[in-house]
Amino acid sequence: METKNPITVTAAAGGNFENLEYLSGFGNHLSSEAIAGAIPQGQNSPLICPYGLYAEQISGTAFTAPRKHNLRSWLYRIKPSVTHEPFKPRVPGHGKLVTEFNQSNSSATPTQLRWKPVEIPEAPTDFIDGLYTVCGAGSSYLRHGYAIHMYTANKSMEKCAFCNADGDFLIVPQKGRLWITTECGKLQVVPGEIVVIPQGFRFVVDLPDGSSRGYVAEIFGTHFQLPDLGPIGANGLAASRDFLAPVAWFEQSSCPGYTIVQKFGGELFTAKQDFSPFNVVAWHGNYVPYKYDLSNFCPYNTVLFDHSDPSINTVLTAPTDKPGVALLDFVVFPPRWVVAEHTFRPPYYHRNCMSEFMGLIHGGYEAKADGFLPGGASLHSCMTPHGPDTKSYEATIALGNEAGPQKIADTMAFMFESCLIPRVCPWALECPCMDNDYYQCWIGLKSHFTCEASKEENVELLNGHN
Ligand SMILES: O=C(O)Cc1cc(O)ccc1O
Ligand SMILES: [Fe+2]
Repeated sequence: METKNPITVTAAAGGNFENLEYLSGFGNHLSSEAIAGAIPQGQNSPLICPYGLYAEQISGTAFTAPRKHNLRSWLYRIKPSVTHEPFKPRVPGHGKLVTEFNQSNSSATPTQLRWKPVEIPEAPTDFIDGLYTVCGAGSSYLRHGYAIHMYTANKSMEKCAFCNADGDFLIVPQKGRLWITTECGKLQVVPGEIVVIPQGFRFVVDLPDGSSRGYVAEIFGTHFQLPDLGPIGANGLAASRDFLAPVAWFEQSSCPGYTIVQKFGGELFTAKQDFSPFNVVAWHGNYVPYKYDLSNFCPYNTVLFDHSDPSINTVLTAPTDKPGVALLDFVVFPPRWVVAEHTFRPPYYHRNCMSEFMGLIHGGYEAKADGFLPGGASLHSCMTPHGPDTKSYEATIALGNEAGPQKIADTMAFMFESCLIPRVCPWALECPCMDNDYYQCWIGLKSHFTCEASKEENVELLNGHN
């Protein structure tokens, strides 16, 4: 084929992860060229693209989705993604990934669950093999639901790329950096940052630090958006400009036997091709991977009395069709000042129609003096009671009503909160890291009931009930 400005490039600048550049802005229509002039002007799909590239669209929403929700990008690549041998089931399979939760693969439990951090394996394990589903609800096939996974891994993916056809991954590394190569370019993600890889993008995870652990929320049938700020105003919480997308990066190497590992309905399939999938010379659009540094989160909270509901700390939300009801909220509990007067400052005791999965990136969590460790997790499902452990409760009461401003430092906990009730996978329930004594942390809560002023009235009242 005749090309305009033919050029031979083996690798564009930025082949490593030092000094990466990013494009800023959540949901923006972005564009990036590793070679100037590689994006066609005036149209998306000319008969012949600049440099003889193929134009390929990736759609994250139905073509017909309303404009304000519509997500798609155009990738200009050396060879189109379709240039591969047929998909085959991966052998050996994976076995610990679930995207359709039912009685055959997961259990219902209203019990408060907590896990200690899972050890990093000794056997060589990459990001794909290190991933396992803890719990979830709904179905990737029906495009409604979510899965919560965790990973423990120690080695970079080799000569293979991962592609998740089921949903978007929101990855929260807890230990070890992630060097992620995507079709849109490279992202370095360190613990304390998060990264979203939308459904369908091919990506490779390198682990420069070896030992790595983290959490993944996968959502089916929708995408993350920034929460509305309502009366907070035009600023606060996560700022659009702090979401960073990669700049175009490509390699033009011949790679015989390169494998695409496609997750489809929770099962893994492989397809061979003889080139790197990271052959996108330029791209434009609003459907892109992005990262966010949680230390940029600008928390709001009570400044006089009472404890604010955790929704005040929403970083990203994946909506359902019901206004205000999330398929999955990603909420953080960052370092902050607490100043409330005559108030029980830690999270209140509660039961929630939403289900709450929590993780801890570093430090401690204000409601759990003991036992909730960085890299660990907890699950309090729909209407399962929970709240501060005995030690946290007693320490709070000991501070008294006159407690001054306190800074909660060295902490970064988070919550995945969903309106769908998760079923829990068997390996998570049987895991040696399961904290079987979790319930004990509340058993010591004593009755402090005193009723001197109205003792007689109350005795009468109680007698009346007998
Ligand atoms: O259960 C938890 O620890 C999460 C949580 C935090 C908070 O500040 C208020 C409510 C809530 O569910
Ligand atoms: Fe809670």
